[in-house]
Amino acid sequence: MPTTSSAPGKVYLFGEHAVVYGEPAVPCAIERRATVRVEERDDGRLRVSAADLSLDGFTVEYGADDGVPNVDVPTALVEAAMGYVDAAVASARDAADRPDAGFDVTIESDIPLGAGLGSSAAVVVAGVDAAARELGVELAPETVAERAYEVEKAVQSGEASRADTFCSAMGGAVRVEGSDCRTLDAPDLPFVVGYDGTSHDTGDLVAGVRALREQYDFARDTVESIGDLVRRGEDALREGDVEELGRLMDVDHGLLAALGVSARSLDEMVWAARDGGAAGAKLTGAGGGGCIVALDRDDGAETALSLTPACEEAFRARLADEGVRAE
Ligand SMILES: Nc1ncnc2c1ncn2[C@@H]1O[C@H](COP(=O)(O)OP(=O)(O)OP(=O)(O)O)[C@@H](O)[C@H]1O
Ligand SMILES: C[C@@](O)(CCO)CC(=O)[O-]
Ligand SMILES: [Mg+2]
Repeated sequence: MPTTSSAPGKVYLFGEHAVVYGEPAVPCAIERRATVRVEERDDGRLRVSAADLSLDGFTVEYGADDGVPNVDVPTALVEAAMGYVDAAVASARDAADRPDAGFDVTIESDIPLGAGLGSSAAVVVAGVDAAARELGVELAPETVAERAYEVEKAVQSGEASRADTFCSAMGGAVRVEGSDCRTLDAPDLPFVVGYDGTSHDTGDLVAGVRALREQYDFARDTVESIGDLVRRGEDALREGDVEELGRLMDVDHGLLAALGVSARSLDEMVWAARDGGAAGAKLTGAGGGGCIVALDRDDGAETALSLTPACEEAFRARLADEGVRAE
């Protein structure tokens, strides 16, 4: 019998990148989910079928004996796409003490890939949960979050925060500062997302910020300033002060741009959203291309984004109360 789990993507109200260096961040889960179906197979092989919005659906099959993917798409693309899934499956085997378990894995996701909405975290969280349950082990969402964090850290060359994975596992708005992870009471904020249709590699962007931080004191200061801004933002969130949240999002976008992780398309979408009346707008996630998030109370920003050439798709994103769940 196959086992299926799903987990949500996220937008960052604020704090991405700085959270990697121990500053606080507040990501919010959104109602776009990745669904992973897992069925144990008795030959020890791993077969992955991934249907995705920006990669054509593909299937990869390989076993411990050869390790060679058998597919028709370029190897680099497959390797990039498979890293997170492979490591998620390995984590579930470890949780169940079944190092040789083989699986058929099928992934369906309505989270654009590599676009700042946490597709990697959602796939890993749902994958660890489903594969562990398929092997008879129920993991608490906090445990799934911690295992998924270890996976993201390994795949992103040793650099990741717990923010994306904790948010995806727990749902709702969360606050992450180092290993201190909490869920927050938050109103359903009027998020609108603008997506430029491109993708990024989170590991590369994180490495770029690290290099800048090592070279320039101003980059260290910028990371600390993002932390200060997040602490101010927490007060505004508690008070439901959308105007103040928006102002702080605008500043956060400027600080992220100073760290080199914005892009022309992201800046254009941010300005379109502001011109359309958003309370504030910023890139979300790793940056470099992908998505922006704005606070839009009256649909003006969504309309402005949909009329902006840099924006391929604009959509509302409701807060997802539920994190990882069995389907
Ligand atoms: N539907 C999917 N099927 C298979 N793998 C996926 C899928 N969605 C995401 N992934 C994995 O996640 C990777 C993208 O992760 P990455 O961290 O670069 O971007 P993101 O998580 O979407 O954005 P961010 O980390 O900025 O929020 C893909 O290369 C792939 O390995
Ligand atoms: C850029 C980053 O802060 C968020 C990516 O969604 C990386 C991380 O926290 O692991
Ligand atoms: Mg990611």
